[in-house]
Amino acid sequence: MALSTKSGNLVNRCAKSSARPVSVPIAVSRNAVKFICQANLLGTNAPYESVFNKSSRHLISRQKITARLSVVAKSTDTKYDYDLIIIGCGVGGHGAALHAVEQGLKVAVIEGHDVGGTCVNRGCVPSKALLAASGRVREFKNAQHLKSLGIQVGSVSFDRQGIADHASQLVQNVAGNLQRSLEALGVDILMGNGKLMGPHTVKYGKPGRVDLGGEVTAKDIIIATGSVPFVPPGIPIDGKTVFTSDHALKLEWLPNWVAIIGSGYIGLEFSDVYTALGTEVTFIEAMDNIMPTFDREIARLSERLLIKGRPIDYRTGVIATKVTPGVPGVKPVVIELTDFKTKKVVDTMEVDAVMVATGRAPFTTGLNLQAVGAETDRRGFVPVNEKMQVLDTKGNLVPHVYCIGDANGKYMLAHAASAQGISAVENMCGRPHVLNHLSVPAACFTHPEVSFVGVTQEKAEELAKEQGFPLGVVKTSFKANSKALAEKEGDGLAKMMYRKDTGEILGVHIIGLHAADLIHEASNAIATKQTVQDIKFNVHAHPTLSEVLDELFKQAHVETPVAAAAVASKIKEPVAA
Ligand SMILES: Cc1cc2nc3c(=O)[nH]c(=O)nc-3n(C[C@H](O)[C@H](O)[C@H](O)COP(=O)(O)OP(=O)(O)OC[C@H]3O[C@@H](n4cnc5c(N)ncnc54)[C@H](O)[C@@H]3O)c2cc1C
Ligand SMILES: NC(=O)c1ccc[n+]([C@@H]2O[C@H](COP(=O)([O-])OP(=O)(O)OC[C@H]3O[C@@H](n4cnc5c(N)ncnc54)[C@H](O)[C@@H]3O)[C@@H](O)[C@H]2O)c1
Repeated sequence: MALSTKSGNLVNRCAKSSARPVSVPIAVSRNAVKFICQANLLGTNAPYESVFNKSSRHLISRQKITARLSVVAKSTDTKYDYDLIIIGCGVGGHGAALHAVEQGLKVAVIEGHDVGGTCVNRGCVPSKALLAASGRVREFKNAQHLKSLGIQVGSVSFDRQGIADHASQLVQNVAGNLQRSLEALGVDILMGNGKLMGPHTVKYGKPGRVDLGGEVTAKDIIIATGSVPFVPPGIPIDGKTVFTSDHALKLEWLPNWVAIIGSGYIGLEFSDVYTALGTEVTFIEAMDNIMPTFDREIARLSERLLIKGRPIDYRTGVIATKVTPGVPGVKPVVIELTDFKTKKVVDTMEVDAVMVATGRAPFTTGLNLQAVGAETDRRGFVPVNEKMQVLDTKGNLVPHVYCIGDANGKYMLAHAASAQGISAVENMCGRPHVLNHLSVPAACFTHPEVSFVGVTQEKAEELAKEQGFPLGVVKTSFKANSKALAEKEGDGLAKMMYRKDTGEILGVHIIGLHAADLIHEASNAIATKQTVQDIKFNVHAHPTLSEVLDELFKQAHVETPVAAAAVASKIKEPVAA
């Protein structure tokens, strides 16, 4: 059953009145709708079942559920054990499972390692905990900034293990919540590695012994097996002096000097953590610029705000071709550097530790894609079309098999994985859906944060040239924002690229305080196809950082008579109302 606006309100009411989190609504009669509410606020852990009148929204009854919550929905097709099996229970698999249950599907997830996958256990969640704690240390140590606010603090110290514990406890909490949210909805969690046996059949069991495990069938299958760190050849990972984010997140020690290979998201976020806690950083980047995937102007400003003024330097245009691990505090790690273009060895470096942050590789080992006539592409990703349907070796659709998240390589972000999961479920339910990846925001949680949605200025200029449309570029500074100035955080910039003929928003980039939160007004505008003519009429509370975007939208001007008419009608609207 789809979650209507009315039942959406009921969800909130159910959550407020008794317990949370709340299950999807289940229609029990024409006028009544039932919710299952976990972990009630009165202190017991027993779930409650609350029935509300659909139109009056009054609570009709509430009773404690003593039996284990059984499967909420029955498989609609008796030929199969489930409507949907999801292989891999990271955020992608989890998002797909929640949406599938909401559609009334009977769902099982098969998880080979840990529920929550990379994001919860070895990615977004622990890294943001480290960034939160180390960010505070940076702030308290910044005597000049504090003094400008009239504050003085004594010496600032931190407990490395305490910060590491904060991250690991957060992981446990979030992973536990994620697992319980599935159980409460009646999703079966089958532990083991999944192996495709055909378009409707999956075997699961211990790695290497999957064939001896269980077998389940479903009408549809989603592959959501995620990714693992990519380590270039010649770099042996010892987990102590040469490591990836998997090890670094445990914060087992703080080297005096770390070389980070790769200046992408992981490299930048860890440089923020390390330098706040007193470690010096050298980036080794293959491309000619650091942060090569960022909008150039934003990358230049990021360099000023996130690199210069911190104990960070960098080598660009070089790759680490050979790394020899060391012994902490005894023997340094030796890195051989090779020019990326000429392939000639140009230098060697000795550092205390090396962190490898050179991207992630899809994890599809043991999936047995051949069973559905498919195979991974050159880089190991599972090929899919825009509806997340898997394509076979000839480029034809494999009916009933989908792949979402890092494993398909379309956009390696947590929220992209779960949005793709929702999209795949919509498609299998017969409602064609295509996720607009250009509306998916991204953020780097450094201090200050960097965020963006859509294309870079370089790409927008290319598109404008190719397609012959006039391009508008507008910018606003955090320096003109009262809230940012009150915080003494005036460093930052927002910029937007848009079509001057239609008002279509092509890309928005922000660097500055809370940039990761601010980007959503722009990403939602792109997703809902709001133009600059529409969005400039939105009202923003004063004084807030959101006014940085308000200013940005108000600066944009469209050029055509059609657009001018649209603006005029917008202005008339409130008068008529
Ligand atoms: C350090 C770090 C920080 C990050 N920070 C952010 C961030 O701030 N924001 C953001 O959006 N993204 C972030 N990411 C990226 C984000 O973690 C991934 O994009 C996201 O986890 C992808 O989700 P997924 O569901 O596709 O895969 P995963 O989360 O990798 O989950 C896949 C799951 O499938 C399981 N699996 C694999 N093969 C099988 C099999 N055959 N059978 C059964 N189970 C299997 C795995 O055990 C795993 O649990 C970060 C990543 C890292 C490494
Ligand atoms: N805040 C977030 O959303 C967040 C945080 C961390 C990770 N992630 C996700 O995790 C994924 C992996 O992050 P990442 O930072 O490892 O990858 P990335 O793709 O963001 O950056 C990798 C960098 O390494 C460089 N590189 C690659 N091979 C190299 C080599 N041999 N020598 C030197 N440099 C080399 C690349 O040019 C690039 O700049 C990303 O796709 C990202 O989407 C997201």
